Amino acid sequence: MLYLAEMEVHIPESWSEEKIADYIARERETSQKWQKSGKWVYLWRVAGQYANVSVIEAESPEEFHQIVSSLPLFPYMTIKVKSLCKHPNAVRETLL
Ligand SMILES: O=C(O)C[C@H]1C=CC(=O)O1
Repeated sequence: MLYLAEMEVHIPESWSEEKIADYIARERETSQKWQKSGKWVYLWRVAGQYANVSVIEAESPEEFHQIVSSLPLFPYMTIKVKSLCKHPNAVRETLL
C-alpha cells in the first residue's frame, strides 16, 4: 500500500542548538535508511516550511506507523496521512 504523508515539524523553543543538531542528524540517518530500503519512495521539502511531503510504501498501516514512528522527531511532528490507490484513468500500469 502507498501512503501520502504530510509531516510538519515543531521543534520545542526550549531546545539548545546542540540538541536540535543531534536530532536532525539522527533524523537524516533514519529517513535515509528507509529511503535506501525502498520503503520511503519520495521525500520532498515543502517550500518555506519545516515540513515535508512523503510517499511511503508499506505492507500495512502497522508497518507505516513503524516507519514514521522510528523517526527521532516523530513526537514533535503533526502528520496527515492518506492512503493511495491507482486512479482508474491513470495511463501507467505501475503506481510509482
Ligand atoms: O526534515 C523533515 O522534514 C523531517 C524529517 C522527515 C524526514 C527527514 O529526513 O526529516
